Amino acid sequence: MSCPEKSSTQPHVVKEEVTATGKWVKLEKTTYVDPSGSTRIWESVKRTTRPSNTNVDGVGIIAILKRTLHKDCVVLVKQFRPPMGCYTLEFPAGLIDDNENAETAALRELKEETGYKGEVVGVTPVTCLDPGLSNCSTQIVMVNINGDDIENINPTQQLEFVDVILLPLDEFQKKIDELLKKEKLVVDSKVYIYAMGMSQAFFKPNELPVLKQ
Ligand SMILES: Nc1nc(=O)[nH]c2c1ncn2[C@H]1C[C@H](O)[C@@H](COP(=O)(O)OP(=O)(O)O)O1
Repeated sequence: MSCPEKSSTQPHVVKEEVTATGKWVKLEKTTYVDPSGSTRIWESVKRTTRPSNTNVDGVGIIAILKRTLHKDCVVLVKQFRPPMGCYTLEFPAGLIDDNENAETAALRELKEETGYKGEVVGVTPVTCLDPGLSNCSTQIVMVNINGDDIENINPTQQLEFVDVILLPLDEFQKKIDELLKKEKLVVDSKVYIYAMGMSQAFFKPNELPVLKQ
């Protein structure tokens, strides 16, 4: 079989022209050179809020609530999202403020949105969210919450219109599916993919022939 010759052009952006700007987002016409060497145009959405010295907009927070005599639970938020026109089920999240890093932003946002005080146990690299549409990016911060801590027994959130939902980690996907059947909700893809990963981790080992016997 013959192998088509690979192009040697390194794709790159030539220029970015802002065609519309709002308070929070802007629309840009991005001129770029594709891998075949052709110059093309792409319509891109960007946030106006990104500080100039960074390549990340916000954080998503995978927070696990750990309490004595309870199953570990994932902390989710349910809120009305205007671009979707409906309620969504998401990890707590938010924009990183000036002079914050991902860890401090995550603990602040978690406290604001859910009332819980957490402890950071891991941070992802910068990850993209919808790269065919936007340069919008996030770092996912893993947080443990000590639910036995006095500060976390009756958490008080600061956001009126955000519902906190706790779902057990060992039945995460099943519980989300039940919620989606019961309510008109759209689940964030990061949440559902995490749930599928958890199902694989919890149930796949039991499907191995050697453990089935
Ligand atoms: N795209 C947006 N349009 C708006 O009209 N307002 C927006 C946009 N993105 C953020 N915001 C506002 C809403 C909040 O008042 C602040 C902070 O949002 P934050 O809590 O950090 O992030 P989300 O949880 O994702 O809303 O910005």
